[in-house]
Amino acid sequence: MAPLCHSVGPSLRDTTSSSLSWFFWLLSSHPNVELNILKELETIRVRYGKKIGETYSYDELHNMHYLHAAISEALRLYPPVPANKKTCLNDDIMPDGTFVGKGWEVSFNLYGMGRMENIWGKNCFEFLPERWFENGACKQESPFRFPAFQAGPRICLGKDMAYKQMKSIAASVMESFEMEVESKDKVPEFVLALTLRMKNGLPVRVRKRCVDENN
Ligand code: HEM
Repeated sequence: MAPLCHSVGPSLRDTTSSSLSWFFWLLSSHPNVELNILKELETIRVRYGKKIGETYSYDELHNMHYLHAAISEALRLYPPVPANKKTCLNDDIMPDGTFVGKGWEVSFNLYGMGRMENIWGKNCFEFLPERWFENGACKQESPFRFPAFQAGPRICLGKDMAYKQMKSIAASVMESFEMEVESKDKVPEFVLALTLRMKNGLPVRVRKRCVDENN
């Protein structure tokens, strides 16, 4: 079912890979965020007695709150599905009182919503994973404010799996390698498609990370 839905709409491979490209590009100019993620990974390894390179379990991934917040923040600024539209089945009234007639199309711009001051505050353009924190954990944002996975009855069924996949890949890559992004100060060009992909991908130089083998 998942590949079917995402092949009619955005493809599965494109959504998760595009999210990770933007995530790694954002990290390249935010070394403090990278450091916080590495510290969190070290804490998890110590807590669960894991070595670098071992696969993280579901629970271990679940407890990576800062990494979850950093990925959510990348999805807010660069949603893999940047715009979407729906057709109204019957006459209806939107929550703000706006009438929509049967057969009308309603489109919404997720890219714009992720950068609106009245939703995200004055620092809406900043990459700030901390905005997702509440009482020391990454909060569940309303999907109507953060619709990267859509909202309502047709919300993405693979949301949880997508987070687990992205966290698992990001954690394994980050703890083993240092990534040097070639043009970290320039916003990569987009490809205008169903998914928000970078034109020509993200060129990086990869170096093995020097770590204390006991961690
Ligand atoms: C970052 C990764 C992903 C993003 C941003 C994403 C986003 C979305 C969006 C926006 C929709 C609604 C499309 C529409 O009807 O207009 C959707 C639907 C769906 N997604 Fe994802 N998706 C992701 C990954 C995944 C994964 C990994 C799976 C499965 C393993 C999955 C399974 C599905 C399914 C089954 C639907 C259809 C739900 C329905 O119509 O009832 N998605 N996704």
